[in-house]
Amino acid sequence: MYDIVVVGAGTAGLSAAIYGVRAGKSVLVLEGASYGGQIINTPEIENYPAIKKTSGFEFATDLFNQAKDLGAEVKYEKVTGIGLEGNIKKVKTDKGEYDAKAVILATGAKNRPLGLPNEKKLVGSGVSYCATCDGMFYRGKVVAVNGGGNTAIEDATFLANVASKVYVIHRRDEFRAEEAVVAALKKKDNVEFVLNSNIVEIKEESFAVSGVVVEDKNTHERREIAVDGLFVAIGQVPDNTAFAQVAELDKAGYIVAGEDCKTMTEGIFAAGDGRTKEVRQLVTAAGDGAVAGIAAAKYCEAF
Ligand SMILES: Cc1cc2nc3c(=O)[nH]c(=O)nc-3n(C[C@H](O)[C@H](O)[C@H](O)COP(=O)(O)OP(=O)(O)OC[C@H]3O[C@@H](n4cnc5c(N)ncnc54)[C@H](O)[C@@H]3O)c2cc1C
Repeated sequence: MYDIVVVGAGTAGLSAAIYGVRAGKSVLVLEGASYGGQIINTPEIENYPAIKKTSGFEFATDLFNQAKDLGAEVKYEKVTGIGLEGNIKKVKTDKGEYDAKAVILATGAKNRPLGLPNEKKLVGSGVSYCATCDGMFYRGKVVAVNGGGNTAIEDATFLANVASKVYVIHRRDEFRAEEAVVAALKKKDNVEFVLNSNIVEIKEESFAVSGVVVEDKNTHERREIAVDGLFVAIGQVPDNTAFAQVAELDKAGYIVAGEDCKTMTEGIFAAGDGRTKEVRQLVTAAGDGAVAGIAAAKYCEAF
């Protein structure tokens, strides 16, 4: 039996593994895709404290090697569910089953894409899902933000301080975002609202975003807006349904857990983007990893 099984080898999971092994515990990390999580394909990271500039690949690889060198075991298996036998956790995967004293769910979340054909290809070349991460690369440029919730409106406000012009493109004529958040955006004089409109095409030139084509939902008229960047903020999609028996999920599918990373089941913790939280960033994922890793190790002592 392992002391701790970590689900997910992203920033939260690998940070949790580091804290678990350094507390003297046996740690198995199970990863369903490739190590590194969401950040692996990001060309530049500039907001992780003490690292001035790095790439997502370098960041994730260093973290992965650090966890492995300290003694964490990593297996590439997708976790499909967790059963309980007394206080033993039976972690089921697509390849087998592992017993653990404690489990840390660090499953992250994926940004909801628009689903346009060239969107994925243009990530890092004009398409972004994170204004706080990539906004600074658009200083003095023209950008569009797609969405109408708090994240989209806050992103647009953030970008209005950096970019020369921000188009806010939203499929409705009103916003889901809180009034105060919308009011703050409306004070900016370099913001133009394109409402009741859907983005139907991303234009590109020399492998970079050059514009978006929007369609008015009422008139079906289409027009092209020239932009250097498109920030898609139409929500995130967590995938935690496999854990609903052992961890409460909120309406959006995030695991309900506070800053102590505890779920409704003793000995099962949730860390990183996959849990209910305000700020989803590398530094908060790593912070969660530390909290969950230490808490899981303490739980093992009392097992
Ligand atoms: C394009 C982009 C750029 C970004 N840039 C920045 C930036 O510059 N700075 C910053 O601070 N943040 C940035 N972020 C946000 C940052 O990447 C996330 O906050 C962070 O990766 C969250 O880490 P995590 O470990 O919680 O989740 P993730 O990174 O999502 O990792 C979760 C891992 O769990 C695995 N997994 C999920 N379910 C299972 C399962 N059932 N079984 C096994 N494995 C499973 C996944 O495959 C994945 O590897 C960016 C995000 C994106 C998308």
